[in-house]
Amino acid sequence: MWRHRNNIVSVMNVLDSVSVLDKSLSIKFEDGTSIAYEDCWLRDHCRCSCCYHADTFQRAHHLLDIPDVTISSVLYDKQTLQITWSDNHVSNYKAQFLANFNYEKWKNSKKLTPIIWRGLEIADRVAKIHVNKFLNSDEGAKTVFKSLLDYGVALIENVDVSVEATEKVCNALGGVQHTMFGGMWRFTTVQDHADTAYTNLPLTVHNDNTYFTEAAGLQILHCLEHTNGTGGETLLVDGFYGATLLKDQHPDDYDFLTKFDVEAEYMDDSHHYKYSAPVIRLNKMKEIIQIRFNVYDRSTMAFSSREECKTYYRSLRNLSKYYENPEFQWKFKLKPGLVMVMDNFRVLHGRTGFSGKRVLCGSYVSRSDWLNKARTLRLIQ
Ligand SMILES: C[N+](C)(C)CCCC[C@H](N)C(=O)O
Ligand SMILES: O=C(O)CCC(=O)C(=O)O
Repeated sequence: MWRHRNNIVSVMNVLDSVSVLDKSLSIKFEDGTSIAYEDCWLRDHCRCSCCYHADTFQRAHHLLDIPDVTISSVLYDKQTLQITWSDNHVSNYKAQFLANFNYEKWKNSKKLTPIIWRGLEIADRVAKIHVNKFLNSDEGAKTVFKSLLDYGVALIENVDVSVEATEKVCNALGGVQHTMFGGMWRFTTVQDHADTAYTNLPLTVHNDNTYFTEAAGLQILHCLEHTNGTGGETLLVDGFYGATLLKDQHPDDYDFLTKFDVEAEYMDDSHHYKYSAPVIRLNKMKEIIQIRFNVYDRSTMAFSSREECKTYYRSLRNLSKYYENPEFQWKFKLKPGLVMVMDNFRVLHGRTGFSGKRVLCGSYVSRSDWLNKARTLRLIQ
């Protein structure tokens, strides 16, 4: 038993009893939970210096080297368990370690819990934080990454109006991800790449990189200048919200978009990226984990039947109607000094058409890299 500062008593994961069973062992903890462990799992998780490189958190043995042994005897107290194996090897385990492997607790510890949002309501909920607090304090970093985990959007203010200052923010978010567009981009209406982003045309809301095997995790945009013109407003919509509405109101279309591989591509004179994947990606618990929606970058596809072709168009159009609904979109103007960060696996972004000189900079950050940051801040496991 141990006490928090505010005197709340918490029960540490404390061993109550241990039973050796056939090729397994069962532990009952004082909080009432019981967990069964297979012998091979226990031996595979021996943390002695022969079995485990503590300095690299890596096992020392191959899977094929886990011996086919049985438990000869056990010794335990409230905090530790010692196993002597039939080959006389001795393994020690801490209760706190073993208690993590109750399956439901372990499975739920991985869950992300996005908060669905609709249109302008998000404006008052996303993090808006001074760049110095974001860069120089754990509290500031946690605020930004929690906003990204909850809503898929965060705003960082008072950033010097330069590519260099924006790059510092991108690196603090996980690191600049390089693609055929480069690392840190600075783009205007000069057609540096074969993409309408490099024009003044309106761009309906979309996810980037549907043609990559893995889309960028974050997209970061900083408007450095917009002079002698109008328009160029940013549009954001919660891709999870639209998908949820489609599931409720057009379940067959939802089902189709979670299974059918939509092909997308990017082409220019020296690149041809192509990838096929469902627009709505689910995990094994049937939870939405990614939206890959981009009306512009779709490849020309053949279909197995007229029915499949008609379903493709009907389901994409029905999903798009949610994303195009102004009530579900957050529309705002990016101004110099304000850096917008969004989760490209979830939030669709776009812009209204514009006139004048408009200069944006920013970068992508891979999902692995930004979730790594969130994990080291202990916001996720
Ligand atoms: C690199 N920068 C963000 C400026 C433009 C990227 C264009 C992305 C492409 N239309 C897509 O949706 O993937
Ligand atoms: O110009 C903008 O505001 C956004 C451009 C865009 O959608 C993109 O670069 O993916």
